[in-house]
Amino acid sequence: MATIEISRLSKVFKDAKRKSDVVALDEINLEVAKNEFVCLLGPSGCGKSTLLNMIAGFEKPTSGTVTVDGQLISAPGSDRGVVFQQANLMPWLPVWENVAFHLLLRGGQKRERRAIAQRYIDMVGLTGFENHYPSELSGGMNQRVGIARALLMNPQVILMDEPFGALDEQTRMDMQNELVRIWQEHQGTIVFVTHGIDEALTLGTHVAVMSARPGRIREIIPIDLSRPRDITSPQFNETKRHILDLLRSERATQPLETMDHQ
Ligand SMILES: Nc1ncnc2c1ncn2[C@@H]1O[C@H](COP(=O)(O)OP(=O)(O)OP(=O)(O)O)[C@@H](O)[C@H]1O
Repeated sequence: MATIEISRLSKVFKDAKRKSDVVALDEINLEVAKNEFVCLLGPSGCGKSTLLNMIAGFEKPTSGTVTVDGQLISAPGSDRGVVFQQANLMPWLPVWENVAFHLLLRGGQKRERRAIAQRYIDMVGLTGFENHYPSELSGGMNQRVGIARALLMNPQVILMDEPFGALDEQTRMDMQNELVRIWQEHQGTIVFVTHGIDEALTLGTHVAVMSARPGRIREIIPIDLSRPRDITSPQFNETKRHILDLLRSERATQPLETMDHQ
């Protein structure tokens, strides 16, 4: 059974102020199997974040369903860890307490929380920074804290919305390598939203290319390139060309549109 099953999922945002509706997603079908790393790629505004938010349970579908391990999703849950572009850390808490934040909410003992947090701090390469505060860390390190916090819940699925979008190029590449290492060592199912074709091709077992709004899945491309991925290889660039063609044809044929209120 697929870990994530998305069936005929549509989302229409009502815009009462402008008396128009925005069709963000239109009858999306997507299956993500256990341990797959699926990158959602598509033009700006095509509904990537909306789709991710519905898997997370932050948004409700207008029609259609999302299930994770057979359970219908209608709200956020600890089976799904979410990482955003900004780590959204608590500035008054040191690294280890940010990582262990969910355990605090559950009422765990301090010594136990500290020991569990350490495992995930080590996992994301922040050993030695346990007692630093977020303001004392770089953007990439803060994102590592956010990833450790999501991993600590041991979720079935990790949902990532452009988590490296605000980082400089070198840090982004380091973080991509780190994420692949963590995913390979610890397994897990990841859905990762990105604008970057190189990023999608560097990370994913599959790239789901979405059409311009209203968002649909245009093509799901399995990426059978060996790791670490060589972004200069002919095979990498052949797949990149194919994706570029898909995205270019989207821009040429699909104007941004809204639907008038009935
Ligand atoms: N809460 C909301 N209310 C109204 N419209 C919304 C809301 N959230 C998203 N939209 C609209 O839905 C469409 C899809 O937005 P979404 O953020 O999912 O796209 P995206 O592909 O993630 O965009 P980007 O790549 O630019 O971040 C956009 O037209 C957006 O304006």
